[in-house]
Amino acid sequence: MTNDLIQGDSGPATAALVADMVVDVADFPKTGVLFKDLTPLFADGKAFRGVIDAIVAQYAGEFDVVVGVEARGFVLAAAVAYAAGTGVVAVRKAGKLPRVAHAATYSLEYGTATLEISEAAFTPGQRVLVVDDVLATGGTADATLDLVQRAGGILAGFVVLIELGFLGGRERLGDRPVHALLRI
Ligand SMILES: O=P(O)(O)OC[C@H]1O[C@H](OP(=O)(O)OP(=O)(O)O)[C@H](O)[C@@H]1O
Ligand SMILES: Nc1ncnc2[nH]cnc12
Repeated sequence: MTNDLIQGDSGPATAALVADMVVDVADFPKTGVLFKDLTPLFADGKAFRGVIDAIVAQYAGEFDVVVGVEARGFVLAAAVAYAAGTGVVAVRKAGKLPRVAHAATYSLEYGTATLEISEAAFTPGQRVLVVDDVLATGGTADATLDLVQRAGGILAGFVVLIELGFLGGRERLGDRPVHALLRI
């Protein structure tokens, strides 16, 4: 694929890095879903460092804590937080956190779920960068950004490796900022 056909908010080289490492899996986890499998990118040291460095560079100095969305978002959020020297907060699927402050039920491309955030998530005034692997319908992101706001966090940005633009996630998030390394 030539670089000028690959678009993303961190430039064509970063978009190409993601595009080269993602594997499409048909009919997973349900018939009709084209699943974007990013585990090969996670498993490749150079590519993984490349996407983490691109995220940190984009938001340098603009966040105090990173939120990761269970489960794939955890992999990215922890690495971004470590590279930036911040802490990391886990937004978890229902029933996993011992001290739940807020919960949000939502639908995603292939199901429904409930996400929860802890009482201990943020200190007052903290600027929060939310990280996930894929933005599809935006149900997960909408619920997560809502939880961040309800827990008192100030949204610094929402970043994903891949945005599936044809599913309308960005529109669903309204004026909340979305940064996608690769847009499909
Ligand atoms: O935009 P949406 O339609 O809401 O879909 C995007 C979400 O779907 C996936 O998570 P999933 O719930 O499959 O969890 P996992 O990371 O545990 O596999 C992905 O990691 C995003 O969080
Ligand atoms: N098509 C897809 N591929 C990977 N993760 C997803 N989450 C929601 N839709 C997805």
